[in-house]
Amino acid sequence: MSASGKNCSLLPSTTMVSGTVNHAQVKHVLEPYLVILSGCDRGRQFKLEQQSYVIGRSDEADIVIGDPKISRRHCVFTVFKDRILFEDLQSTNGSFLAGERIEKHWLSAHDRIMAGDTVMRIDYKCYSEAESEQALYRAAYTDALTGILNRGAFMQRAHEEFSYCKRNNALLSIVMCDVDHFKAKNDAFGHPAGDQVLKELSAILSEQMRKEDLLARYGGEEFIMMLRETPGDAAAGWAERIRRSVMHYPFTYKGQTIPTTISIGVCTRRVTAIDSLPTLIRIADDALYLAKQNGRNRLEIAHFNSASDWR
Ligand SMILES: Nc1nc2c(ncn2[C@@H]2O[C@H](COP(=O)(O)OP(=O)(O)OP(=O)(O)O)[C@@H](O)[C@H]2O)c(=O)[nH]1
Repeated sequence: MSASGKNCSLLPSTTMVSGTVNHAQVKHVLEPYLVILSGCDRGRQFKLEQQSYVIGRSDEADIVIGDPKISRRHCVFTVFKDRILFEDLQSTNGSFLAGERIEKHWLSAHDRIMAGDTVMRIDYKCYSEAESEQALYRAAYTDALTGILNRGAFMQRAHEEFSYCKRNNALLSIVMCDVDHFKAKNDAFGHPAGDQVLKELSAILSEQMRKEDLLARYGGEEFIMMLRETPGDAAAGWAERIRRSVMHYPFTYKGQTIPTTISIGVCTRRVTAIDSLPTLIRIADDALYLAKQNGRNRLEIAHFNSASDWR
């Protein structure tokens, strides 16, 4: 399809985009946001500040969507002064507008693009409106202390990924980690110091993750990670690097150093028709339990009978 609708502006007529505005007006300037309306990333929104944004499910994309039916680099939104051009990047499953597959299209105000199971739209909104929506999103899907995904949001996204791996007989790794003797740290340094350790630990984990992987706070001082299409050896090597980084990281609270280590359980599995996500998580959790039993500050890997199951 050609880039139709070329002359139609996305901006409502009341929008102030140019000229001098005073401070109060700035708050009401409408700016473009990409809003995810359905799919596993439902409720997320991204302010479009650059000139173009590649959407996809890999690290190569500017905006990573967890939907397994989206290609690694699926489509691109190019932002012009008052309108936006959509282009599909020869994605495997295509992009659709009102049920029709599209290649390139100037977006109109209410156009909804469907890619995989994800429906998205460009909305113009002012900062305060976007902020209050973001606050609702954060309350529903993220952990208040660390800002990473909460357990419910993780399970929702992980189920999507798991179904994809099952259909494609693909490799999936679950890594679970837990702070060692955390109760003793709370007792020795105080609860706020313990909170600080959890915040810094989640930041260390986040930094080490690829954009397409998942990280969540699974329980009090327990974190869970899902690594896509990662062979067992690579997942174990990655987890070991994390363990060492944590061991050497100078956790401090109000000038006091809080020596911190973690134990880790890793389970990598080529997902087959008979597997379930709770089973993989249980196996990773059992490996974590073993790491605790075997002395803590260590990694245990769940092994399967056949090497082809985890390589
Ligand atoms: N500061 C802080 N502590 C928390 C939070 N959530 C859970 N905890 C504490 O984490 C501690 C976990 O203690 P345990 O389950 O006994 O485990 P542990 O002391 O880490 O011992 P091992 O896991 O066996 O090494 C409990 O004392 C909880 O109160 C939190 O958000 N902040």
